[in-house]
Amino acid sequence: MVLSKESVLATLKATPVPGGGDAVSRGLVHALAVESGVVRLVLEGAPEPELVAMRPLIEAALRALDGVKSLSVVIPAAAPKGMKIGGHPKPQEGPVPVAGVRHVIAVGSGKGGVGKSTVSANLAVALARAGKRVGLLDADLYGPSQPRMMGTTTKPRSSDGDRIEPVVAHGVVMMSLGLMLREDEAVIWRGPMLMGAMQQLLGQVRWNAHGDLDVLVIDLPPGTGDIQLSLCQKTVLDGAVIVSTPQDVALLDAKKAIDMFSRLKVPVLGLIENMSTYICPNCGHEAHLFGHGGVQAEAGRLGLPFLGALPLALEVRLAGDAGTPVATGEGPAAEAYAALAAQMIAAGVA
Ligand SMILES: Nc1ncnc2c1ncn2[C@@H]1O[C@H](COP(=O)(O)OP(=O)(O)OP(=O)(O)O)[C@@H](O)[C@H]1O
Repeated sequence: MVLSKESVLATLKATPVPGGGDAVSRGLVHALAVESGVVRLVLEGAPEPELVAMRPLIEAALRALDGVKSLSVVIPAAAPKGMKIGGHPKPQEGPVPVAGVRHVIAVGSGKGGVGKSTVSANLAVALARAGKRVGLLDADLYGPSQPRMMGTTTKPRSSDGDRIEPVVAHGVVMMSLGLMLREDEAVIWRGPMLMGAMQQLLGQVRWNAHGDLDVLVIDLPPGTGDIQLSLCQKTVLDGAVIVSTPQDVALLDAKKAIDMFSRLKVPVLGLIENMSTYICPNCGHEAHLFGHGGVQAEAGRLGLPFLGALPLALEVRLAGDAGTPVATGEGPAAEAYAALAAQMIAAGVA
């Protein structure tokens, strides 16, 4: 039989699943796509343990079909039972502290892709390695990348439908909207919904579930939008660190982010130069692909602390993709993060 949607559905119908019947007749198969030997589907509509139990049976039956080159059977993550994330924000007077957290640091950037999420994850891990109790909030609601960087897909739970239990990865207590969404699910929210979600992620997550936190690192989205505004106006922050590459265009945008934080009366704790020096792993030659020293010079001009330069290194990218931040290991990049963490601790903000 030629591989097609019909042949996949026929196979699924002939595959009995836990809980009785088959997945198609029970209406559990969604978003089925069959294209050039690639079969994708989403299993949804039964209790999660049942879906998890039936997935291997379904995978085995489909793999046995002629022409199947790759297969993806996704069980979507869900918000904790009885809880909806991303409603309109509740009225709140002035900025409030995050319960059970001593210091809150936002990590921002003007431009996307400069390594803000990488820096947030590694800084959190380095602070934890330095003995601090650390939380990491992925506030990049449109493009949450911390589940991948921190290597977790554990779903946050709620025992009472009100408080959300964070997850723990590499010794860091963390929370990301990405843990509650399907991997390919887009967040299509307007400003108020984003603000409501931020309020929930800060106020409803039990950040001190494993003891009070010394510091909560918040990975912001790039730019100067609703999420940043909402965070700065509603939460007591110790300050923000700005990540930039040495490139002029990134620096220009970084200055806008700095301007936003100053106008919102959030202290800028300093600037970090990411993707600084590149050392060729083969010959040891040092190159500066995005320029060098630009961020330090800019920090000097603005009268802000320069917190350090982080190397551009393949291991940083590979470690991020593998879900084990480079700061968990040894070597120059891990050392650079340890130095950054030590500096933040010495400055009394972590
Ligand atoms: N110092 C580095 N060396 C090598 N690769 C890096 C470095 N920093 C970041 N990267 C890689 O660059 C890419 C972008 O990094 P990251 O996602 O952290 O940026 P971002 O500023 O958070 O992006 P976004 O705007 O999407 O939120 C990732 O693939 C990451 O692994």
